[in-house]
Amino acid sequence: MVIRRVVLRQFRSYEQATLELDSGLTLLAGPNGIGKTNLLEAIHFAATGRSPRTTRDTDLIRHGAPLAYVRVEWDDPVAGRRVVEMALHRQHGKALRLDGRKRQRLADLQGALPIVYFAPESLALVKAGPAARRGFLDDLLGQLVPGYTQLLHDYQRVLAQRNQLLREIRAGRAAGSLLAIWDEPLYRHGQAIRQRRRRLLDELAPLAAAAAGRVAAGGAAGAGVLELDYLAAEPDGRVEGGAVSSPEGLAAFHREEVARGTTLWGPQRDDFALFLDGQDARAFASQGQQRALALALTLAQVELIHRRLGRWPVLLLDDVLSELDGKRRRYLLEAVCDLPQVILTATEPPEWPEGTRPRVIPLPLGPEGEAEPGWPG
Ligand SMILES: Nc1ncnc2c1ncn2[C@@H]1O[C@H](COP(=O)(O)OP(=O)(O)OP(=O)(O)O)[C@@H](O)[C@H]1O
Repeated sequence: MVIRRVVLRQFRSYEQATLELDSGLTLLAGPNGIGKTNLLEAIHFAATGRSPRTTRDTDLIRHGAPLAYVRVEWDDPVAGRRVVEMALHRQHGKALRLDGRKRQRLADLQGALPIVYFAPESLALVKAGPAARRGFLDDLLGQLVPGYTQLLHDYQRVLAQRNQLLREIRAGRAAGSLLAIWDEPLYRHGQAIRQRRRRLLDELAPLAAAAAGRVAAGGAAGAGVLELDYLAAEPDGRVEGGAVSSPEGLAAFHREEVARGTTLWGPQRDDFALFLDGQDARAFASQGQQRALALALTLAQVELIHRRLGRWPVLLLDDVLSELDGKRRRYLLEAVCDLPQVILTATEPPEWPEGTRPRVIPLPLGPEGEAEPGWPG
């Protein structure tokens, strides 16, 4: 995949701007606060329907404007030139057009423009809490597996309603017997999510182990033999062990769930462990090793997307070069410089790998006055 053009209207700090891109390495360079991250965020938003850094979509709309608009045009090696357009209205939410056709569901974006986004927060993936690692799996599954985003959405709806009911039962406003109604969909959707996450992790593990080996061999010391293990949390605090193996099995925990007002079973409590030479890297690896593993997971993600979708994702590296020491920085650039497209941000150009011909785009971008086609109105 090669993104050719990004058009912004009222997105974050941009009133209007057009970014023209080429294949290969592109650096968006400029001082802090100039809008480098905003550009990668816009690409992420158009490709996935979400921002990588906020869950509140309206943050993306330029202050004082009623709506934001992003258009990304890219070349797909099979389908040719494609276009995604996202409009985001303060009151009416998001609207999507793909190749000029209005789409009702964001899930229609699945697999269209695969991206991998790597930012300083991604480097903390190993030492961060379980939510970050669940998010890593869910984001990847959302791009790879048709229907996964919808499945997650359905599960979250069931979970929210079940939690609401638990609190009503606790307050004496609902009968405890109603709970069983939610156990079946909770269990069914929850198991489906776990199964997909597990399968993904099984496929990712050898790629991540190989990448970790390369990161180590590339001079970014600290990697050993890497294993990934999905951890399904059980309500009694155990991991695995099958305390709950059917929807009926949830009944044993109803009393405690009512007392605590929250659901104690399910993939919203899961995690995955990274074992480095048999030791849990979440707890035992040095910070340098943890960052090397996060890098390995990202490189594995790029390969997995290629393997599953048959196309290389666009790699977005937001401000990570300054976070890495010289050896890791060199390794990362060498590892990714042959991808069809890598877009980086930094305040200063790095030392580029030999033989590459990166393009540096200085920011701020010049304003661009092209009239928009009549959408979103
Ligand atoms: N909704 C918004 N409306 C207007 N301006 C915004 C909005 N959201 C963010 N900004 C502005 O965007 C700028 C930040 O842009 P961005 O995060 O892309 O900078 P950056 O070049 O990546 O900086 P750094 O190098 O420090 O990471 C800030 O000046 C901020 O005030």
